[in-house]
Parts: sequence; structure tokens; C-alpha cells
Amino acid sequence: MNDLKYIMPHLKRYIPAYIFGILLLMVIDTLQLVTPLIIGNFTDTLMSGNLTADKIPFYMFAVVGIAVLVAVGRFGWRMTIITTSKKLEYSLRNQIFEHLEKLPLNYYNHHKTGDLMAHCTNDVNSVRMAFGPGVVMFIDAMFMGVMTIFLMITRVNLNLTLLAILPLPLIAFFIIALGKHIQNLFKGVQEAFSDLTDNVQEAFSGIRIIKSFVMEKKTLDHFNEKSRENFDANMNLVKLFGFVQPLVGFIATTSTLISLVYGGTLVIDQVITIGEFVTFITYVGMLTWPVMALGFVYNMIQRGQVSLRRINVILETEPEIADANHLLDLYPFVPTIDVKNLTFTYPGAEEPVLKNIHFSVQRGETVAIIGKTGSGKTTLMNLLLKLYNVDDGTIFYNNKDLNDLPIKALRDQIGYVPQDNFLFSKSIAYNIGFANETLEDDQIRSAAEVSQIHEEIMTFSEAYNTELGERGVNMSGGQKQRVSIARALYKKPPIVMLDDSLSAVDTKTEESILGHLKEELAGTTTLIVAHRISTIKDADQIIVLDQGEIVERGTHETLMTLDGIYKDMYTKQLLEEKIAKES
Ligand SMILES: Nc1ncnc2c1ncn2[C@@H]1O[C@H](COP(=O)(O)OP(=O)(O)OP(=O)(O)O)[C@@H](O)[C@H]1O
Repeated sequence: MNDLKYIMPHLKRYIPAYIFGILLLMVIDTLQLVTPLIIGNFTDTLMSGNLTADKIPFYMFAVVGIAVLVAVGRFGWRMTIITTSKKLEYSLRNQIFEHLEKLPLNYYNHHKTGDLMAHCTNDVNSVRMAFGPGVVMFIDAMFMGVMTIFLMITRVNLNLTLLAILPLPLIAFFIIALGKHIQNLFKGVQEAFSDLTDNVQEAFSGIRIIKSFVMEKKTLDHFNEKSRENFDANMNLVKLFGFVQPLVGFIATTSTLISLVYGGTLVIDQVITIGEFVTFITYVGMLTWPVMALGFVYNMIQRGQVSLRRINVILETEPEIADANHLLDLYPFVPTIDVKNLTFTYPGAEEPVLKNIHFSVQRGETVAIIGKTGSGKTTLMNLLLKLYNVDDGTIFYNNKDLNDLPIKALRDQIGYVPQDNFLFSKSIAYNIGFANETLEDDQIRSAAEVSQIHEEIMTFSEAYNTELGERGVNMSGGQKQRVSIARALYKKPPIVMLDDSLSAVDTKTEESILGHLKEELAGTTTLIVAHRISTIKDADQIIVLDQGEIVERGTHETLMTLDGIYKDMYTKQLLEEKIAKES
């Protein structure tokens, strides 16, 4: 029952539709059960010599009429129950996606995209099968089974019925005995599918690397291996079903055999009429389906249960970064940042990557963070955005503790340009105006001008309406960086954070962008992470990180007097530039 915790609210919404569909199904089932009685009656009338030509159309119309009603009714219940189960699938999938979006960055560090895709596709589908066709088949089978047996007893013969249905419980026994095994096999199928999806997703995301390293063969081999595992997992299930279904069919045939032998004897002994015998044999045939259906349903429900559990694991994962219960008001927002004694260790890691960090950024100031690769610059940015949890009393905006501020409202105040310039495979305008519901052409253009990308966008075939390839493949690295900067500026945020966002542009473009940014961002609090000192030379404050600690801080001029890491980096960069110019 606990498994139904998350799906129950969806199911409740569709209960009236389910009830209507189920009632319709029962009416159809009842109608179907009338046909054998008509055929039995026809046989008896025929055998007694009372069948006259004028009676035949009556039988004909009765059989055809029932068949038409059954066809119409079947359409009705399919439309009701199958549509309802599709709606259930739709709302469950949306709930999973919405929940996944709320999960913190760290969740994605530990869960593969392919797995998540499989949850949103295969697992949701299995749940739909269980709650759509599964429910239908279960009710159909139970109702048909009970009604058929009832009619066999009341309209034909009790002893014959009891003897004929004797082998049927064996079927239920087999299917239940195999239940655990089926669950395990199905879990294997779902896992193999997740792996395969993940493999395909990664192979095509990394296709440029694969091609440039001529690793197509290696990737194909790896894919084949995963594909084989998927095939094997499916085959295990197919083999089992291949064994179970004929077995069920065989057991059902023994019922027919008993009916023929014992039923024939009863006819000879004149305990039942030939018409009743024909009705009985038809009912035995009709009973095979409900019994087999119970087997199918059982499997479907097993699959649905495994999938539901996998989905529940996601839905049970709490958004680690939750808003505090008593939030402070963010407004009026003054863009000042204070970091006090901040130490941070990644979840699951042992060593802290940031140690005792403290600094302040005043409104309108530009603070630069520089340091060797792996020194903790991006981590610091991520913490300022609260992409990971931080201790109380370590980061303050506007003199208010980050943990007491509403996350969404705070992030709305920040224009962030990440290190990996992810672009969506939509238009350039969509990418720049991503932060807003509506795309304002003027603002998009002005953000692009400040980022020095407007002129290049105009050379694209459809300018701002040009559709980008996946992850913006039809743009150069530098162009992508500038579109990302434009995306952050479009929001006109009071705080801008640039994480190594100018590394792919040449020094001249960089200078030009920085010049424009300075004008445009006057009054904006800016944090810049950079490797190139030329990017941050004019910052009000430069912080030098080394192995997670601040080792130097000050303006460019003061740092140059220190004879430390900063001066060393600067001297090396100057030398490199000189060599590059001369060569
Ligand atoms: N998700 C993570 N889980 C555990 N450790 C991480 C994670 N992300 C980064 N690290 C570690 O944290 C340290 C700091 O990484 P970070 O990305 O902040 O450095 P950086 O200064 O921005 O480097 P770069 O200049 O190369 O971008 C590194 O040792 C890195 O291995």
C-alpha cells in the first residue's frame, strides 16, 4: 500500500472515469455470456426438431446484435480506461520531471542521465500498463470467471462444473510461485534498458570527441555489449513467458478434456441436454481467457510494482536544498555579499575544498577570484548560488543569511555565466532571453551588443531566429561564451557572476567586452573568476585562491608588491604573451 503513496493522488482524480469504464466492461462481459446460452438453446431446438425457418432470423439477429453491442461497448471502455491510464501516465511523468528539477546539483553528480530518462519513459509506461490494461484485465477476468462458473453451475450442472474447473487453480499456483523470479527478471530488464539509454545518450553527446579520437569502433563495441545485455535480460523474460503461457494453455485444455469425457457421459445418461453440453463447452473455452488473463495481469502488476518502486525512490529524494521555514524578506535588495569563515566539503568527500574563506563585496564593486586549476573557484560560485548546502552564518546577501533567503528570489537577482556554456538547441533569441517568459527583442539585442556578439549573430542565416544545434554546436566556443554572457545580462541582474567566461575569446574582444560591461554594469556587483590576469586587472579587489584557501588579496597594484603567487602568475602570463607575439 505504501508503494501507492505518490500515485494515489493521481488515481483519485480518475476514479469516476475508472468506475464508468469498469461498469461498461461488466455490461459487455454479461452480454458476451448470453451468446453461449443462445447457441445452446438453438442446438436443443434443432435437436428436438422444433427449429423452423422463421426462427432462424431471431437467432441470427440475437447473435449479431450482441456482437455489435459488445463491439460498441468495447470501444467505450477502451476509450474510458485506456485514456484514463494515459492521463495517469502524463500526470505522473510531469510530477517526476518537476521533482527532478527540484533536486540539487549533487543528485545529478551521482545519477546518470540515461537512468533518469529510463525512469521517465519505461518505468512510467509500466506503471500505466498496470493501472490501465492491468486493471481492465483483472476486473474482466474476475468478473468473467465468476459469472461463467456461476452460469455453468446454474444453467448446466454443478458436478460437471466442479470437475472441469479442478485444474484451474494450478495455473494461479504456478504464476504466484514464479512471481519473485519474474520481479527479478523484470528489474534486470529495466536496469539493462537504463544502461543502454545512458550509453546512447553519452555516445551522442560525446560524438565530437569520439570522432576526433577515431573511437567509433570502441564505442560501437561498448554499445553492442550494452545492447547484448539488454537483449539477454529481455530474452530471460521472454523465455519464462514462453514457458508459462503454453503451460497455462495446456492446463486449460485438461479442463476441456474433462468436460468432453464427463459432459459426454452426462449427455448419454440424459442428465444434461446436447444444447446444455454445447453451452458448457463454449463456457469452458471462454474460461481459459480469464485464467490466462489473471496470469498476464499478475505479471503486469509485478512489472508496475517494480517500476513504481523505482519511481518512488526518486519522489522520496528530498530536495536537499530546501527553503527555510521562516524566510526573511529579500527586498529591498542591496547587492552586497559577505562570506564569513566558509569551509566546504563536497557531500561524500573527505577533504574540504574550501577552507576559512572570508571576504566582502560592496554594492557596485568588482571582485575577481583567481587561482590555479582545482583551487576551488567554481565551487565558491556554486555555493554563492546555493547549488550546494552551506552552514548557517557563512554567506550573507544584503546582511541576511543565505539560508534564510528564498532561493528562487535570490537567484533571480543573479546573472550567472557558468564555465561550461550550455546552450539549448533552440533559437539564439530563446537562449539569450531564457530567463524571461517573454522575449523582448530590444533587450535581447542590447544584451548581445554589450556581450559583443550582436554583429556575429547578424551574419547567421536567420540572425536571432537561427536555431542552434544540440548544445549550440553551430557556434564557436567564443561565440557560445558571449551568448551565455548575454543570457545573464538580459535579466539586468543586480549581481553578475562570471565563471571563467572570457577564456575562449581573444584579448582584444575580451577588453572590448570588459569595457562595455564596465559601462553597462555600473552599480552592479560583479564577481569574476578568471585565469587570465588581463581580465581582472582592474577589479576593486582580487582574491587569490590556492588549495581552497585565500592566500593573497588586494588590488592588482598591491598584489604586485607582494612577490607571491599573483605576481608569479602575472609575470608568466606576460612572458607567454610576449612569446606568442614574437612567434
Ligand atoms: N561534485 C564534486 N564532488 C567532489 N569534488 C568536487 C566536485 N566538483 C569539484 N570537486 C573538487 O573540488 C576541487 C575544486 O574544484 P573547482 O571546480 O571548484 O576548481 P576551480 O578552481 O574552479 O578549477 P578550474 O580553474 O579548473 O575550473 C577540485 O579538487 C575538484 O576535484
